[in-house]
Amino acid sequence: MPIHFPPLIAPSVLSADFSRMADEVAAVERAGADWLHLDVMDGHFVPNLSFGAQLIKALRPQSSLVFDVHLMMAPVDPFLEMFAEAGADHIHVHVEAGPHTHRTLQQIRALGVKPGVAICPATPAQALEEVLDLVDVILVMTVNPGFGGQKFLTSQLGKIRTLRRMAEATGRDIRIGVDGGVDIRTAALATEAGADMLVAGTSVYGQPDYERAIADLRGAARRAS
Ligand SMILES: O=C(CO)[C@@H](O)[C@H](O)COP(=O)(O)O
Ligand SMILES: [Fe+2]
Repeated sequence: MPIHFPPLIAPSVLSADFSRMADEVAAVERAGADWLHLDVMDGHFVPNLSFGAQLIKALRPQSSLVFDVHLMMAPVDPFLEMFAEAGADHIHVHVEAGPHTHRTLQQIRALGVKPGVAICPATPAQALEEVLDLVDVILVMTVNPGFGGQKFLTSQLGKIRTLRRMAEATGRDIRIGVDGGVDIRTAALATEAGADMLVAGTSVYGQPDYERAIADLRGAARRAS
């Protein structure tokens, strides 16, 4: 399966104004976002707390964007149903969050949600080898998860390339998303390496004009040569 171009842009509401969340979601939808990225942090798997399924459930009727839910939680299995019921279209779980990623991904599919697997900077691409047949999206963390506004780790570009090759070898249509520190410069690097979905928190919600910010990210992305 070839890489999709241009990459999808998924603004992360972690950088939105939490006091006006429904308006912030509507604003990126009007501005041309493809997906909406929702970061759930448990204060255990990552050293920060964000929000849970209740917020996602409240936002669901307000938006027709694809809800791309990134669960930074361990354990995560007891909560999958809750996020599916809240309206997640995709659920990403971390390969580092427990020993049974295979079962977790099967459970997500059985709930009628698209499964994604997220991978931290310290974890090699090969850790995903045995679960690639179960996922629709791979989420490559280009920062250590837990916070928005961090610097993109260019050390992860080789992993994006390796995962693109591994994904293509399956013959399945697997998106490769990049999450953390994506801006106009790093969007180009990530896309050249094989990403076709870009999560963008600060580089959308931190800008005065969301439409311009999303168009600029899309424009900055370059096709792999
Ligand atoms: O999952 C995470 C952080 O753990 C991300 O989704 C961030 O929300 C991205 O924020 P920026 O790095 O784009 O500001
Ligand atoms: Fe995320």
